[in-house]
Amino acid sequence: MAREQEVDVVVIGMGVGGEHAAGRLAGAGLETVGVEAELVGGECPYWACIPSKMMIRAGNLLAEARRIPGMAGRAEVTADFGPVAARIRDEATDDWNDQVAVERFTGKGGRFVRGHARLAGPGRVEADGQVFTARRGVVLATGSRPQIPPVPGLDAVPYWTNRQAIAAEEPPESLLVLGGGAIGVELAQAFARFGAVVTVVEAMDRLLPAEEPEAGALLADVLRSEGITVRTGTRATAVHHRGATFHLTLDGGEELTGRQLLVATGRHPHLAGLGLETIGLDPGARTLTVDGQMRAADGLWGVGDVTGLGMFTHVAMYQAEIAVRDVLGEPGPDADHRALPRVTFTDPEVGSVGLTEHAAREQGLRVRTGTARVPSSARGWIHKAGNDGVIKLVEDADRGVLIGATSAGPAGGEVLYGLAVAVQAEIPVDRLRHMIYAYPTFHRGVEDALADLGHG
Ligand SMILES: Cc1cc2nc3c(=O)[nH]c(=O)nc-3n(C[C@H](O)[C@H](O)[C@H](O)COP(=O)(O)OP(=O)(O)OC[C@H]3O[C@@H](n4cnc5c(N)ncnc54)[C@H](O)[C@@H]3O)c2cc1C
Ligand SMILES: NC(=O)c1ccc[n+]([C@@H]2O[C@H](COP(=O)([O-])OP(=O)(O)OC[C@H]3O[C@@H](n4cnc5c(N)ncnc54)[C@H](O)[C@@H]3O)[C@@H](O)[C@H]2O)c1
Repeated sequence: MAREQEVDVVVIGMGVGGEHAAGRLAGAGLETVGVEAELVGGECPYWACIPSKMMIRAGNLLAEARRIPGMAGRAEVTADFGPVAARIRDEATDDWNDQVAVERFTGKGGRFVRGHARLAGPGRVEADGQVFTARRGVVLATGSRPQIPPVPGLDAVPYWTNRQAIAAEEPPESLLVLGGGAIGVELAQAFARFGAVVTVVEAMDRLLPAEEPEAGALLADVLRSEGITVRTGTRATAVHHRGATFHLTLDGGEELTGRQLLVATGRHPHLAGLGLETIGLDPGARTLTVDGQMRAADGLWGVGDVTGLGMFTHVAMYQAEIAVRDVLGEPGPDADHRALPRVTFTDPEVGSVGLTEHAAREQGLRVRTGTARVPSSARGWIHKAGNDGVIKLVEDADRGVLIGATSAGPAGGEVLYGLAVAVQAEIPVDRLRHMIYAYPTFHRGVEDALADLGHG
């Protein structure tokens, strides 16, 4: 029987949210144990945000160079994935080694345990053959896992998830992408720009189905113009792997082939095998339900992807900060996810905040929308090649405030910032209309979209 060790806090899962919470708590002088089964830092630095954005940055450079003809002379572009793969190994992931991150945590006074942790009753955690009792409580930050759809044959073929895609040393000759959400479209475009022949298969009727239809339609047009095949409103009914080629059968009977298959059909909170039942919670729950202070139960806080409130690094860090404050007994506002910003880093970037028009109408709100096309703005027209984009605003007509916005276009994720402030602070639309917007910026399109507001 392992000796029980008393500490202040145990953090289970040292990904984005857990590492932030554990580091802050240790730094505040609490006796903090951080347990991580894989790599401290989690998905974001090793297999997700950071390396994927390195691929995208490189792909965007190629795309810009290819836009030179007709705008600035001639350019001969030869794509080479080598520097991207090297950068992912050397700069992003340290060859998937987390020593620096572990030392960052222990340097703050934290105690690190490598292993799989499990709850063993209120405030009790088993990990690596040790048992900890946490005086203040436990922070659960175990992230998410890929959601693999039940397509016949899929479990028997060597498909990629984001992990194998990020670790690729060269682009595949051809790539089938199942799922046209954030992961699917970002990686589809990045690999295609390095020469892969890419097909995206999305079950819903458009790409990025959780976002405004205008954004999905725009993105489909751009991806198609770059040579990517986009198939929406169709499902895979079978998968085979023969002679190093994947064969994907679609519901209409058509068969697609590719040298690699990326499954990017969503992620689910990782709650299995955590011993939630030992503290009276449902072990089969899809998400960890939390209150405004990120409390899931007495002495248990949940942060990050496990909460299902937005699977983004900025959400994990935002929630971790609230949980830390609460663990430390410091008062502070409840979590507020109304103005949650999201950016899909395709080219054009698709930024969005708050509710889509559809989601707002579903809530029974009286909605007005306004849109402006980026190419019609002065800056979009000047920009010319690569100027695809749209700004769309969603107004709660009864309150006269924006409750959602989309900004797709060059720097769409940056243009989003002002819109996120407007949604978060509920700045009256009337005041937004009377602001000065610098000329000729991309964000000046917001003024055009405000002028267009009024479709009931
Ligand atoms: C390809 C891709 C690209 C992305 N790009 C972006 C982006 O550009 N911007 C953005 O904001 N978000 C992006 N995301 C989402 C982002 O990566 C996640 O939202 C973020 O990593 C969530 O942080 P987390 O701490 O909740 O979980 P994770 O980062 O998943 O960390 C959870 C950790 O818990 C550990 N763990 C699990 N169970 C146990 C256990 N029982 N014991 C011990 N340890 C355990 C895991 O090993 C893991 O390290 C992307 C995701 C993917 C897949
Ligand atoms: N830039 C970013 O911030 C960024 C980038 C990548 C991922 N992420 C995060 O990671 C999460 C997971 O990404 P994701 O792209 O896997 O999920 P997602 O939920 O964004 O998209 C999954 C897509 O797959 C489709 N789909 C589901 N089952 C299917 C099937 N059988 N056949 C065809 N299509 C199917 C869905 O309709 C959906 O459009 C995102 O929701 C996001 O929170 C963020």
